[in-house]
Amino acid sequence: MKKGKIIILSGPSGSGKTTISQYLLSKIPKLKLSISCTTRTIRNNEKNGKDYYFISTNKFFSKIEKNHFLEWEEVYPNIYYGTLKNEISKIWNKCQHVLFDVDVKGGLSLKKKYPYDTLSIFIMVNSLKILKKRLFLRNYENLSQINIRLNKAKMEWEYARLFDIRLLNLNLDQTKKKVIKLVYNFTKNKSYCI
Ligand SMILES: Nc1ncnc2c1ncn2[C@@H]1O[C@H](COP(=O)(O)OP(=O)(O)OP(=O)(O)O)[C@@H](O)[C@H]1O
Ligand SMILES: Nc1nc2c(ncn2[C@@H]2O[C@H](COP(=O)(O)O)[C@@H](O)[C@H]2O)c(=O)[nH]1
Repeated sequence: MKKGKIIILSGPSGSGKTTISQYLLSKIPKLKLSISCTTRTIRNNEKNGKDYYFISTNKFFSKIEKNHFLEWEEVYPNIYYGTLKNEISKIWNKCQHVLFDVDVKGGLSLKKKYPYDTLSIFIMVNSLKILKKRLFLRNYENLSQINIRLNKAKMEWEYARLFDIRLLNLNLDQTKKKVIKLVYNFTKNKSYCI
């Protein structure tokens, strides 16, 4: 199989992974998002097959049984997310690089599976207060769902040191400059496609 590189973005909910992913995808044409499966309900601004493959819990479990996932997690209670094996092969076969936007456990298990040619980036902020404010302003979740995400963030911070890079996302323009430099330098090597 042809092989591009792998960029993993992980970090607490609200840290800015999706915002940063979209920016990177718009700037680096050879970088493609690995579209995950999820059982959560679709949001108004999302498109099935572009942001996620939105599937039922039954279908998700049947994919687990058929061994279709590289990794999967119950990221929030009764809400499942999984990386499809054929996403990565589809992208690599076109000689492109794969971008993963996955939770912290998923990010670490992907890095373990693909230790070489993989850059894992932990997107962080320096207080729960900032995360809370961002999640409120984003207005996708209710208070109890936001609290679940904030509680999980406390645990996720413990894993930040296991990532190749920790990127503090406070000023978005500065973050964009840093992240594009990192990813561009990591993917620019011409011999990536073997
Ligand atoms: N540096 C920043 N300063 C202020 N707001 C930001 C910054 N980065 C992202 N945001 C905003 O914070 C909110 C959360 O960002 P985003 O949805 O990208 O987070 P996420 O890490 O992908 O969350 P989730 O894991 O829940 O999908 C969004 O409304 C986004 O516009
Ligand atoms: N382990 C995995 N985590 C994933 C995958 N796809 C997305 N995610 C993460 O789930 C949360 C939820 O995000 P939201 O879209 O519901 O706000 C976030 O941390 C994503 O990074 C996956 O395939 N595997």
